[in-house]
Amino acid sequence: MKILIYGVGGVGGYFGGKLAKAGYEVTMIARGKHLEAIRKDGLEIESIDETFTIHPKLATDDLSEVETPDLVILGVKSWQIPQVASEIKSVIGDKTMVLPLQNGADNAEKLLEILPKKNVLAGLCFIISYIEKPGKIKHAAYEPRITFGEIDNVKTERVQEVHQVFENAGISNSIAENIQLEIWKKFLFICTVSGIGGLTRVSIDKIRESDYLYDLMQKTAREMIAVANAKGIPLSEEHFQKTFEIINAQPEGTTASTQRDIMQGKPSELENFNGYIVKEGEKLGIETPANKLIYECLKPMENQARNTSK
Ligand SMILES: NC(=O)C1=CN([C@@H]2O[C@H](COP(=O)(O)OP(=O)(O)OC[C@H]3O[C@@H](n4cnc5c(N)ncnc54)[C@H](OP(=O)(O)O)[C@@H]3O)[C@@H](O)[C@H]2O)C=CC1
Ligand SMILES: CC(C)(CO)C(=O)C(=O)O
Repeated sequence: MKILIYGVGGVGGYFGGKLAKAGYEVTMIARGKHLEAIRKDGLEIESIDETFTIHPKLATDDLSEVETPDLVILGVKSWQIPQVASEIKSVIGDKTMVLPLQNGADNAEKLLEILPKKNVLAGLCFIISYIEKPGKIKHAAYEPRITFGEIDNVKTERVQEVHQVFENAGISNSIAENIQLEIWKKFLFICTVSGIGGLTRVSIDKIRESDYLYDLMQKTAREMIAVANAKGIPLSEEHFQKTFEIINAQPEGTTASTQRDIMQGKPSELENFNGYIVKEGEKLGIETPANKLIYECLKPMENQARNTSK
């Protein structure tokens, strides 16, 4: 299977690295100093389990050099999906599968606005990883895992083939019974902790210590469930309870990747997280005051981060 990794950061670099290590033909789209380093010395992955270096078949920032892939794994941030989808149109074929692994609820929907339905899968992943320096990915914590599937949840031959490819590469993965529900279950957790984390600039254990902030997190999550339900996603009280069990179990010092982006003054996924809930709430006639508070408080910082990163 020919695999294209678009965006070789914490997520794309780790999973792409594992696939290349297993012998798959992997092409990587990267840019700048990171690309230079990968071309020169390969991509090093320092994981909690193992350290290895891979040399992709091709590392480039030029899609015109890329052969039609069987599978594209998107490792960019959520807000970059529309642009990347437009770009990859020129290299994908009838049978190419495009798998988004981003956090956020509507990554597959965004792909569907630009790419034919037959090319789009849906997915998510769990890992804590980042670019430590150009050419090096650090997998710092969490047993990495991918959950994915067809957008209509049919267990087609092609998703079973992808499942086998991930298995062969030693990537823990599963084909979801209901991929939209899985995406929203993770979104419920990540959006609930990320915005408040970015705003308070402390780790989850510190947020938990404040009754006011704990209550705000719960209100954020309840609004998300209302929006999800109005969209036909069966998030329930059980998912709410489970999410807070996970929040309560996070060890000292835990922060989410989007919170870290906000704290470092980088462009973040705020629009795709609390911003998305506010906007969907407006469309669906659902009040989302907790998400709106977080979103509006963080938005000036987000605008500033985007203006200075131009
Ligand atoms: N990291 C983690 O632990 C986890 C992240 N996620 C989610 O996964 C997604 C990816 O996050 P993460 O891997 O952390 O992000 P990173 O910022 O580490 O990686 C994204 C990479 O994509 C590159 N990129 C973006 N646009 C282009 C382009 N046009 N051409 C070439 N390269 C490009 C970026 O380059 P540049 O830096 O130059 O912009 C960067 O190297 C997010 O949705 C995140 O929420 C989910 C689970 C865990
Ligand atoms: C919660 C976690 C660490 C799990 O993958 C994550 O998705 C993130 O930090 O963005």
